[in-house]
Amino acid sequence: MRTEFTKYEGAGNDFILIDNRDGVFTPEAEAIARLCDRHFGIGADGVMTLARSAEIDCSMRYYNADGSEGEMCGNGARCFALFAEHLGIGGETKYFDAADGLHTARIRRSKGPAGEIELGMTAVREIRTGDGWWFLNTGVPHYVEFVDDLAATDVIGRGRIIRRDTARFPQGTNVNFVQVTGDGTIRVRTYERGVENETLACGTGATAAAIVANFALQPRTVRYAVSVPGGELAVRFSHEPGTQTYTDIRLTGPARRVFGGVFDSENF
Ligand SMILES: N[C@H](CCC[C@H](N)C(=O)O)C(=O)O
Repeated sequence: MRTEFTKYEGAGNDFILIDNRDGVFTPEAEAIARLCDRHFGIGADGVMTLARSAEIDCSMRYYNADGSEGEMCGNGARCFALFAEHLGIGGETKYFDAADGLHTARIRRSKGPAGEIELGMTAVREIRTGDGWWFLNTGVPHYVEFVDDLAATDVIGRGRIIRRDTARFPQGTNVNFVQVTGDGTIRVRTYERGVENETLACGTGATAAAIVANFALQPRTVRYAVSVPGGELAVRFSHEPGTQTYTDIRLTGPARRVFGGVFDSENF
């Protein structure tokens, strides 16, 4: 069977998008992993499928590069919203669900293949704290640690160990290292669970990092400019000081269609 795909990237976090409104594509873990392989496949950090939904615009499912399903992907969901826009689905604001619940995404700008997308994230209600680290779920689990020199941090070496520390983090975790560069400005590098590598950007990770920067260091700051290796993201939220509750969380950043093609399922 031949399946059409479109490749998108959001701040260098890259994805294979499949329009599955006809329900023909079956996402099997092994095939996903091979499609994402950068030498033997198309190459991507993950795969997203777009399916029909009875009540809202459409439905998103996200699979990591190793074939495992992730509940949510911030950059992926921004790419997904632009993909829906390119398919002519929904209005200026898209309503869709992911495995972590309902989302809205506003197309702030869209011209040709590229756009800027503002994504609504699920609320955060709990932040765990340990010795020099914080842990929260922004759709998927995230560990956050502050460092003085992000460029010199061994993101892959340290990330790989923390990611597998199931004594502390039973479902595993994405691992973010954060350098604070000012009030409301941070730099973030992320080791991603399911990709098992550092990626150029992670939207749920940038969101987790901004929330922890507020929680631990800058209680009055609710807007963050987040610099990641693949570009610039923005995070804002509402927060009642003294609580662990963060609502109206918005992640804004670029998304872009890169190319499209067709693959043969017998090959994957
Ligand atoms: N890159 C994604 C995160 C994918 C989540 C995945 N790594 C997992 O924990 O299953 C993002 O932009 O938020």
